[in-house]
Amino acid sequence: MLRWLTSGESHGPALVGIVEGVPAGVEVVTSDIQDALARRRLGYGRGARMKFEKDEVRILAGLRHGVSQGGPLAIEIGNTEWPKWVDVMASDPVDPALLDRARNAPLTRPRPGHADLVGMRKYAFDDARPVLERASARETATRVALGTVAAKFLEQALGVRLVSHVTSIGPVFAPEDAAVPAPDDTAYLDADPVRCFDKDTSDRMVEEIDQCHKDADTLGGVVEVLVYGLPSGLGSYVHGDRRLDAKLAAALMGIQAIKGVEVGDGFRTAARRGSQAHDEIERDEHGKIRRLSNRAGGIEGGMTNGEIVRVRAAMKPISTVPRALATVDVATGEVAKAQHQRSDVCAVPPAAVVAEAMVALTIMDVVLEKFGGDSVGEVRRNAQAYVESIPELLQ
Ligand SMILES: Cc1cc2nc3c(=O)[nH]c(=O)nc-3n(C[C@H](O)[C@H](O)[C@H](O)COP(=O)(O)O)c2cc1C
Ligand SMILES: C=C(O[C@@H]1CC(C(=O)O)=C[C@@H](OP(=O)(O)O)[C@H]1O)C(=O)O
Repeated sequence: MLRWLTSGESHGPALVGIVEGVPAGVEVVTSDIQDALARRRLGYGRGARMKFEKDEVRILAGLRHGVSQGGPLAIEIGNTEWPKWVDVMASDPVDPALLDRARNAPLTRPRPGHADLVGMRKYAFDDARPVLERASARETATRVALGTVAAKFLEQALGVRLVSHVTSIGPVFAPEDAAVPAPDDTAYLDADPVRCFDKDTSDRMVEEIDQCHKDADTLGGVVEVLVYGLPSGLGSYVHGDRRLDAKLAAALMGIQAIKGVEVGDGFRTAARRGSQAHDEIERDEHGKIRRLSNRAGGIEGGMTNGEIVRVRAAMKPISTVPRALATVDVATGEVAKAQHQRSDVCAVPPAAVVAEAMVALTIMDVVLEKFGGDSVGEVRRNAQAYVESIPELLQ
């Protein structure tokens, strides 16, 4: 079983992630995590903070000489914004005279769409500061760090690789028949301003972000993650909470601002007739079973079916809208405009990288559930033995 937790505030000294259940023998080094975090910072439409803040990675535990040892991995990501927030976000009590008045001013004009209002009610705060500090998607840096460990494990144990891309931003959609990226296309996608695999769509997405920026507004969109090389039989149909599609949906919905998840053709399949919805089975020239299509997105009965796993997540537009939305000042009861200092116009490209990390962690969990193993070698042997044990006519 894989367990993981993140801790940390958006403007605190650091974020910390812990992952437990990683077998011994996974090769991963600090620069792998730094590279993944750099990919999460990419994307046209992100706000000022992405330009000046750096992710300072320190692996605190679980690795020795670049190899996992079987114990929990602890990864720290330092916030270089911290010096500005030392007093406002101090863990210990601070002399009020030392506090920067402006920076520490209570935030009482909750933003529609963010966690501010309900967080204040729920945790009994008269200031939205503590709510937004933890609700912020700054936390997704930790998920990407932990997801890097999962992706390394999957590649080294099973040759499984992932890729993520953006299929729509606001009203701009990649064509339904656009080419689908493979893991080797990751460098291309990292270089594209909006992580889109279709050049013409990418250009139109950039125009849409520019226009939205001019209009002092924000955008959402849809990301897709593809997992290549999975054996069939991960996850299970025997109970709802063991279904891989359910686990993937929960993992993706757990990302800030994700409001919908689609497995394979998802909602589009609901509009089709059965004859056009499923993936017919045939034998290839070597006598092996293959599918004529992959509308199911590689999952049937809550289990991988041996095809490419394909999941999408829909992100709502950023809730800190520059053309601030109507709210109420909860300190005075007066009608007000929602608090706004700075924000991303569009964070769909980084959300794709975060989704990739969440899918990697989820797939690692079901791989360990099926194959067990305390070392990478043991997982690999168990997986091979399982694949070889499948009767020829079922292969
Ligand atoms: C990568 C990423 C970056 C984000 N950047 C911002 C931002 O700059 N400003 C903002 O208001 N929301 C941003 N969000 C969205 C908020 O975190 C999100 O709307 C908030 O947590 C409430 O979402 P929820 O209703 O899904 O919980 C971002 C989300 C992600 C995934
Ligand atoms: C810092 C990150 O994202 C932040 C996520 C976020 C939010 O409300 O979710 C709001 C913004 O922070 P701030 O309000 O301080 O400008 C983003 O920059 C990051 O992704 O590393």
